[in-house]
Amino acid sequence: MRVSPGGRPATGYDIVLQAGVLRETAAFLTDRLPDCRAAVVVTDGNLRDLAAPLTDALRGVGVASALHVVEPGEKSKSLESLHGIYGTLLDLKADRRACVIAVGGGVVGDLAGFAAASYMRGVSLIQVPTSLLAMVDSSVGGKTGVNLPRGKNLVGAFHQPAGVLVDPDVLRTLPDREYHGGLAEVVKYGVISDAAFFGWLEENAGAILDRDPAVLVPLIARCCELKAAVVAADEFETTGVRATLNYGHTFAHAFENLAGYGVLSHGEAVSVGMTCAARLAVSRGMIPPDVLTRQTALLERFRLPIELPAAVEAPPDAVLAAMRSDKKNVAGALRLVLPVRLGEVRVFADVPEEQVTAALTP
Ligand SMILES: NC(=O)c1ccc[n+]([C@@H]2O[C@H](COP(=O)([O-])OP(=O)(O)OC[C@H]3O[C@@H](n4cnc5c(N)ncnc54)[C@H](O)[C@@H]3O)[C@@H](O)[C@H]2O)c1
Ligand SMILES: O=C(O)C(=O)C[C@@H](O)[C@H](O)[C@H](O)COP(=O)(O)O
Ligand SMILES: [Zn+2]
Repeated sequence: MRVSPGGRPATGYDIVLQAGVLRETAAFLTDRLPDCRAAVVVTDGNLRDLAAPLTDALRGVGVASALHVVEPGEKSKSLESLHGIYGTLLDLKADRRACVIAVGGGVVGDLAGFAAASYMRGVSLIQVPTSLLAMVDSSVGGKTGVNLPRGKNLVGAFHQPAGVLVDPDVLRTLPDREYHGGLAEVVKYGVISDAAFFGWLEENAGAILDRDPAVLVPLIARCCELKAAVVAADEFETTGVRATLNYGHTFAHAFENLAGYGVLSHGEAVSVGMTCAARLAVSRGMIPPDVLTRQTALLERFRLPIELPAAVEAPPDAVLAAMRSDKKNVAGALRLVLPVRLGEVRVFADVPEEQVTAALTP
């Protein structure tokens, strides 16, 4: 599958979705980046054994390499972790032809991606996603970055990878909670752009929960196709098309920040955020209640929360304050992505803040 950001085939890249492709990473690098002589493999502590053999394989094809391991979890998406990666790149004497290879979930992908975007003003990046969320969403499309204490993803860059290698076999070891979190972004694609896919998810929910490869591979492929189409239409989120991928996220990022990074997974926060967004759309008469009911039923089937856990303190004023630092906002006014029917969302800039806070609870 090919991604052509901004509709420019010349700067496009492949998503290779194939069992075992993780072991082909070094060969992929030499094929796509023949001038590269140094590569840093970034991963987290849970994935060290999966990522480590890659450094030997790279040396085997004449590429100097180092393994850089960060602590697992959202707290690693920080400026401090970024400095660590720069240090490893410098120790390796990496020049501008170097490559950063992200082997991990969305945290590693976003962090390593931003290191690649910024080191020496930009070196190559290969994404090797290992969580479901990273396979269906974060590894594709070039959004990279880190969190600040005051908000999610507030520092970053658009930096497209040279390729994305998706090996569905590695999902065998992904913990259930993380697998379910990835399904939140999967449900998102159905609601924002593909009602038929949403229906397919409903019909195949049992097999999806069982991680049956017969459904998992087409599921990942469809999500990547849908994301690639959005990125082709609006690479830099300027026309409103790419903002559709942010459905539920204005709420979700506020929840993640208020709970403390890592308390809620991103997928869990997106699940609660999409519930608030759909509830808001119902309250404004934009969609029939049935859309909210179906979305809620599917999220619950996928073992996802539709309300914040009681332990998370998120008073309405604090949620609004956190939502005000969302990057979609213009001149201080919230811009929210809301459904207008199952399979279509639009961006709204005219939602009164009282309606937003009312949607936080059923
Ligand atoms: N750039 C984008 O477009 C984009 C899109 C969506 C989400 N994100 C970001 O992605 C992050 C969330 O990503 P995530 O849910 O993958 O979280 P994550 O990267 O923290 O991974 C979740 C956990 O699963 C473990 N793990 C990953 N793959 C594994 C495997 N195969 N086997 C065993 N354990 C494995 C990790 O070690 C980690 O503990 C958030 O920071 C979010 O903001 C970015
Ligand atoms: O790729 C995009 O565009 C997305 O919005 C995908 C989201 O799932 C993802 O969580 C993204 O990181 C959010 O971006 P942000 O611009 O709101 O930080
Ligand atoms: Zn997301």
